[in-house]
Amino acid sequence: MKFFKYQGTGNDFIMIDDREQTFNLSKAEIEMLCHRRFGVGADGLILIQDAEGYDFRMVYYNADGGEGSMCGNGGRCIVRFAHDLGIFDKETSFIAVDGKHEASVTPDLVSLKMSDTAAVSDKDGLHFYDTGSPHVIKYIDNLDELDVDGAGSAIRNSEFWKVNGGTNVNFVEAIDEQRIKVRTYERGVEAETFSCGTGVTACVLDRFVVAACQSPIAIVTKGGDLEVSFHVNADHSFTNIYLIGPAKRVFEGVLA
Ligand SMILES: N[C@H](CCC[C@H](N)C(=O)O)C(=O)O
Repeated sequence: MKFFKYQGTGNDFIMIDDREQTFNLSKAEIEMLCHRRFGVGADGLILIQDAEGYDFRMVYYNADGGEGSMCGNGGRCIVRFAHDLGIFDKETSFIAVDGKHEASVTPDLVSLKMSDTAAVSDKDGLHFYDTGSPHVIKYIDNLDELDVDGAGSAIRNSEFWKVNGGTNVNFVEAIDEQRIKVRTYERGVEAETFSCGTGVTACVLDRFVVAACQSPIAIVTKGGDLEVSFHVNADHSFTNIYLIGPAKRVFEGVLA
């Protein structure tokens, strides 16, 4: 089976053209392929499939082989993949687990419209957003020095989240009014990744909530820079959310 490897700000994915719907790997096999010693190595595996009424469908598996909720960076990567396959020219619309997405590309960037997001809620003492995937936010001084795997897994595996489906955990440090630094512990990878698209989106929305910061806001991640723009509604929900950043093909190969 042929595969491609894509990355968006260091969040990396095995990408498979499944428009013929022949993909039939088990959860354990997907986990092995994503393993950085036994497989290709990736934070997730993504299938592109045909979908009636859309340019394509995105099917996303986390590195543990389980089907995940929405992945923002994976969404940007599959848009680049669809463009590389010649499925669209400048603008596209596709369907993912959290509904319809629109996107556009330039040679360097992919702009992805994210799902509308409800107003902030409080979950176990932390600000929570569902931006397509569940995210909590914690502000940290000296973010570079934080043990993200330790601090993230403590929250992710807490009594509260054990019985509430789990969450991704974002650690945020404000650089100034319009810029933040973010590190994310990802559910399903069960470790820090270099960047998380739905995660940085949640962090940007929270900057509006806690500090009235205005759209757009730039994000520095371990894997590079992203930008999120948004609109706030009277009921404090968010619409017209766009995640913008690079997404690139790294290599292609054939699975043994
Ligand atoms: N890396 C992804 C998030 C994946 C969410 C996944 N870890 C889950 O909660 O199922 C992103 O760029 O948005």
